Amino acid sequence: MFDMISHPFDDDKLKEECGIFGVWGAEGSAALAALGLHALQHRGQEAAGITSYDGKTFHSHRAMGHVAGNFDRDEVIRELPGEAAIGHVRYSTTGASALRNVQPLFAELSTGGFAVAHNGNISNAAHVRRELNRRGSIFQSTSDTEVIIHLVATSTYRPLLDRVIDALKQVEGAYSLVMLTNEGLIACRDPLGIRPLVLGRRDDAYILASETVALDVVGATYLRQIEPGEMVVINEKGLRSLRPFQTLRPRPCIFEHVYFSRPDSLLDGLSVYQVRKNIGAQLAIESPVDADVVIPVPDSGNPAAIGYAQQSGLPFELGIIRSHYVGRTFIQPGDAIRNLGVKLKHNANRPVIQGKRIVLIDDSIVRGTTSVKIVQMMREAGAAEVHMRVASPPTRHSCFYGVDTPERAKLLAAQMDVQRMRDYIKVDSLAFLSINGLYKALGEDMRVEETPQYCDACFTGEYPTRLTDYEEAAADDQLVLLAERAS
Ligand SMILES: O=P(O)(O)OC[C@H]1O[C@H](OP(=O)(O)OP(=O)(O)O)[C@H](O)[C@@H]1O
Ligand SMILES: NC(=O)CC[C@H](N)C(=O)O
Ligand code: SF4
Ligand SMILES: [Mg+2]
Repeated sequence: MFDMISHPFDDDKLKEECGIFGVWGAEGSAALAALGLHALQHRGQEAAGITSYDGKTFHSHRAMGHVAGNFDRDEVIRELPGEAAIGHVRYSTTGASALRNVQPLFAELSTGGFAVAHNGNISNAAHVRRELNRRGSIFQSTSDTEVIIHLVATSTYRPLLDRVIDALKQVEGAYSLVMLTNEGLIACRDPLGIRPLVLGRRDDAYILASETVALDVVGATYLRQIEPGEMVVINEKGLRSLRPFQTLRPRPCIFEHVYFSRPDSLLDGLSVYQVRKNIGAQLAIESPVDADVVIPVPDSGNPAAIGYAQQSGLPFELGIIRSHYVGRTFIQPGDAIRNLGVKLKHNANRPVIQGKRIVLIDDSIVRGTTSVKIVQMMREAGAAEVHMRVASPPTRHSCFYGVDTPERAKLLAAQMDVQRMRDYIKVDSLAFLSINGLYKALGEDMRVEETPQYCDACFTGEYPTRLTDYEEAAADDQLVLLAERAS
């Protein structure tokens, strides 16, 4: 059966985003890409792919599943020769989780081979696709990313770089991209820089990656981030930086700091780990509790809990142990499996909990599945009181920029106020970090209301770009509703 073009809003799975990696000028580029992608595995666990270029021919291997298991065999790496490669780990946001949507996507264009790996989500992809279809484009996938290839293919400009720029000027939303072509490795961040992308150096090679942790793993030195709206072209002549888009005030995703990025990465020059500790400290200032012990909900709650404990002076204990053999619960499809997943994943460390008044720290509450289970587990382990402190503001809105949040109706904080959430999760008290507290933890004085420094739409509902597909779908629904009422 063919998969439908899905939209983040239609989907009840909450997935994360993607990781991208690029290398130019290194022997064994595919092996480096495999290592880099392995370090980015937390960003996408549905599928992985690598495309290499040996100066004449492009070679691709794409598969469903993890990097290890697909790219840990010599015979696979041997079939990806060349000194240049790009790679991708995927959580789908538009288009089903199926092999034909696995990236890098590749096409033979009039200019030569063109491979692209994308982190983000194009918020007018369906609109652009309809237009391209009308003009005769034949799509091979249902992924939003493919519109970029068709826009490059059908551009009226001749030079490849101009075609790419022309294509990107027609898309809206979030895109960090690495593109492998016969003219070099092209990388780019959307004008708002919603998704991250960093540049590194390893001997004579240039490396691009979603996060600095991938540079560490391949032994590269971090040079700098690719700036919002910047495009770099890397080839035998070296690295050239271009600013092809209208300059806008950057709006990087604030949730990268809260949850997505690995704590050992640097984001915009800031240590993710340190920011998460600052968040915890800020939370302790805003919402102190009279309790005996601070317990993180591992893994993502750990740094914030350390910050909370240090600020409050309460002891920090590992009261919940996380199995290393279960992936992120976000990704499990279907509520029944997801519920089981939470149980499999966490277990109470009873001696630390029994008879204690505990403060649980988690980074976020999305559906509430994790919190409900964990609190029940803490009570069963004999906790005297269970207080919960959340290291982000309530998640009330869906993301359209590369994070596959569930429809709004499934976001706990979209349905209930904090008081009702407290009763639902069955905690003695519940508090969330304030939005200004989050900005403070990032080193800002406060959120600048007229021109916010970050994208924080999942907390505030203020989306920094147009959402053409969403608006058109909503208008269609409205028409159907009106027609139904009229009939
Ligand atoms: O309210 P929910 O819908 O349950 O989602 C929120 C939970 O999901 C995430 O953790 P996850 O288990 O995905 O990954 P982690 O191990 O990296 O913390 C997040 O850190 C919360 O713990
Ligand atoms: N999460 C992402 O960044 C996904 C990239 C792209 N939108 C896809 O669905 O493949
Ligand atoms: S809506 Fe939230 S998760 Fe999505 S890009 Fe903005 S801050 Fe990040
Ligand atoms: Mg978690």
